[in-house]
Order: sequence, then structure tokens, then C-alpha cells
Amino acid sequence: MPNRYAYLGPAGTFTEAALRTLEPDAPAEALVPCSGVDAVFAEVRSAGVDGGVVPLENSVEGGVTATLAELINGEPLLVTAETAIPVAFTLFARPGTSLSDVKRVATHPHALAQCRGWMTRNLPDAEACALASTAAAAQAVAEPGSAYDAAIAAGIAGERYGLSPLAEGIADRSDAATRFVRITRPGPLPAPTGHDCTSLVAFPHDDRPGALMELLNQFAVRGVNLTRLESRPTGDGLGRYCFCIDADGHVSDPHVGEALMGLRRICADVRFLGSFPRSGSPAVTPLRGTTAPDFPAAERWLERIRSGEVA
Ligand SMILES: O=C(O)C(=O)C[C@]1(C(=O)O)C=C[C@@H](O)C=C1
Repeated sequence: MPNRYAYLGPAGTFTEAALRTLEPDAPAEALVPCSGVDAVFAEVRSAGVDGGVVPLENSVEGGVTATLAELINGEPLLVTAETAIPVAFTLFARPGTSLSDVKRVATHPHALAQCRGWMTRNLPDAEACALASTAAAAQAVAEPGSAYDAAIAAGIAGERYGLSPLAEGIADRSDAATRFVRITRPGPLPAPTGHDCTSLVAFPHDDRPGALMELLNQFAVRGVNLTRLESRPTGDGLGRYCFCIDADGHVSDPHVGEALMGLRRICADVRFLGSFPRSGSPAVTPLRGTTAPDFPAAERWLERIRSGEVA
């Protein structure tokens, strides 16, 4: 039996495209469309599938709240892979519709945010309606007697649901990309590749001067490069935040391991989300004294002086 993967559906979402990139050999019957990000997490947690793929962040609109909330507060899961794919949007309608007929536009809130400029210029009076995904919007527009006149979706979704393009390339930024992650139940970590990302959430003890700097210092002094820092409310009241952090390196790398231990000592809690191969640009050059071999070398030196050897 091939591994089965849940994804934010229906067929034709950017998430499906990401899943096909991550699992190119998975047969169509192994891909399980879900109606929302929370449903993907639920399928993975209940072992209905072997893994799931969800959007994590967009280069224009930022973090995907539903995914972050599940990763931060839900029953712990592991991130085991990532991919970033370019996203471009088309306005689709039922054949025969013209732009002047469009009064209600359905799409995903992240897609709407990326096309806001075009919408303001071209459809200033249209009502925007939030649906669970761009493909769900295209599917809804295609239904007979639909409550919507048009959908903002990926080219592939419009084709799949038999819609006609009214305007292509309507995103405010033509170079936008969304990062997707594969989630699984806790288990063995992906092996280090030398080009990895470690993802975690740090919960500081309390609000005081220098708390965030102290947290960041755990990485800085060990030469661990951070590629993402996002503060999210913990839900425990205004001003209470946790920090979502992505760092270069694998938790089995000595310098990453030391940074995580330092973080664990100074934080109320640290949730490890995973170490997985990084997609995209290579890591920055490590600073002197912070390359991977520098750490075991210093440890051996400490052992020698502790055992009375003259160093
Ligand atoms: O609706 C989709 O097609 C999705 O895969 C979701 C999603 C998102 O959540 O950001 C993915 C990429 C785009 O940025 C817009 C929507």
C-alpha cells in the first residue's frame, strides 16, 4: 500500500501542486483532499493518512494562521519536508461571463490579499467572499446556481472546473511564492543532508527587557543562522507571545543542538517542530569557530582539561 497524504483540497489547490512536488511518485488515489487546514491536521493525528501537506507562509502575505495555530497549540506533529512553489492567480468565471457581470468573487483570504491592488482597480464594487481554498472557490463558481460570479484561483483549478479566464496574472507581485510543509506523526527524523532547516516554537517565561535578545543570542553565539522569526499570540492575554523560529541546520548538528539546549534552559517551554531538508537558497557561510567540527573539538578539549590533562 503506498503512503497516503491529506492536503488542503479540493483538487486544483496550490497545496495539491506542492504535494505532487514533494511526493512525485504518489498515485492519485493516495492523495486525500480535505476541506480545511484543520481537517488535514485531524486526518494526520487520527492516523487516517501517513502524512499531510499544508501551506505555511507566503512571501507577500506572511504566515498561514490556521497552520501556525495547529503547529503551536495542537497535539504535537513533526514537519518532515518543505517545498516553496511560485503562486500566480487568474480570475475565472463561467463561460459567457464578462468582467462587468462580476459582483461576488470567491477565493482564499491569502489569495485575495495578494490580488488586492488589481481588485481595487478593476472590480472596486465587487464583494469578496472567503472560501477554504482557491480550488474550493473555483468549484463553487462552477456549480449551477452558484452564489458567486467569479473565483481567484490557480490556472489549473479553473481548467479542472470548466471555467473561463477573465484576467490572468492578477497578483500584485508576479514573483510571489508560498512555502508548504509535510506533517507526520512523531517518529524518526529525516536524516541530516548538510542543507537542513530546524523549526521550533519558543515560549519565553515572562515579559522583561532583553527577553527576546536573550533568546536570539542562543543562536547567534553558536553561529546558527535564523531564516524566520514570527511572533504569535499565545492566546493567554494581550502582550503574551511565542516565537516561531526557523534555523539553518539539523538538530543532530552540534551547534544547533547546543542552541536548542540553551533555549530550553531559558524558556518556559520549547516545542520542536522538526529538522528537514531545506528547499531553496543555500545556508550562509558559518562564522569562524562555529563550523560543525569546531563544537566536538572544543568538547574534546574540555574533557581533556577536566581529566587533568594539560591542554
Ligand atoms: O487555496 C489554495 O490553493 C491553497 O493552497 C492555499 C493558499 C494559502 O493558504 O496561502 C496557498 C497559496 C496561495 O498563497 C493561496 C492560498
